Amino acid sequence: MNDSPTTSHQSRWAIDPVAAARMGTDELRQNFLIEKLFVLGEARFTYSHYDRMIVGGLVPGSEKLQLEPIRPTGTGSFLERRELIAVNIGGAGSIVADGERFEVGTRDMVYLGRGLNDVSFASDDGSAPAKFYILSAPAHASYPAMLLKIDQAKRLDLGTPETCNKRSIFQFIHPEAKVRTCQLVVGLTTFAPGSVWNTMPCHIHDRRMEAYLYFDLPETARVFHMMGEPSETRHLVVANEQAILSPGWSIHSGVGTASYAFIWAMAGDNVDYTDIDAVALADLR
Ligand SMILES: O=C[C@H](O)[C@@H](O)CC(=O)C(=O)O
Ligand SMILES: [Zn+2]
Repeated sequence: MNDSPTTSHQSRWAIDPVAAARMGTDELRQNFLIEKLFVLGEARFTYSHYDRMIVGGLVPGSEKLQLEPIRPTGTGSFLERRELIAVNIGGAGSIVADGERFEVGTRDMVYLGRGLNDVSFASDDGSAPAKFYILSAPAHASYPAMLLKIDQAKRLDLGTPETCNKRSIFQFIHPEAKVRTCQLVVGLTTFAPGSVWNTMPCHIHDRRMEAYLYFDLPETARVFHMMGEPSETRHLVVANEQAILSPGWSIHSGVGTASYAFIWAMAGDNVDYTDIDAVALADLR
């Protein structure tokens, strides 16, 4: 649905695990996969009813793009009652929020707190546009806007080459970080050469939903993303720059046919990254 000439949204309802288990491929994809986020000159949002997380893509061309409200929030401005994190997966760009300017390089992110009103996104070079991946959740407090560079993130090295899951998790929001958020916990995961499995062994966390954006994957390659309750798994075949929605009851793990990176983001009842329920491989069905 169009909210303005450059802004549009779609809604995704919350699905329970019994209904999801009965779905075929197309229905699973319609509910849990977001196929097209990044379109030049457009802001495209998906309003999810899991924790009311909004997932979107915003690609400014030669002209800047304004952050405009979408119908499902019922508010006069996008951030009236929400917070937002924008991660740049494209060329260099900038964000101006109520007069404060942030230069946003590739893989940098910007936190924007509740109540900011006039927010615009721009690309330094319209022929190598910035691609802002947007995550937004309802917020109960207003925290300061901040630029978060990848080298300021907390790095967690996990996995081994033998199990093809050697990877680095960059946590942008963590207890010692300067940035404060109400609900959002966001980070980026990259792989050692030859490693292709993310989040395996896997986990669930019913108090927080999660969204993944797979990117830096060759156009012909795919990620097989695992979802479903641990006792009832399904998969989604995901292409470059597509996102998935993971309900609290679902595992979220993937294996690539080539190398890739991904951005993970959570919203829900707490911001404790370590509050997860590990799933034993022997319990997966
Ligand atoms: O709850 C945390 C998230 O699922 C991700 O941080 C997992 C991840 O990046 C990985 O293991 O590769
Ligand atoms: Zn998780």
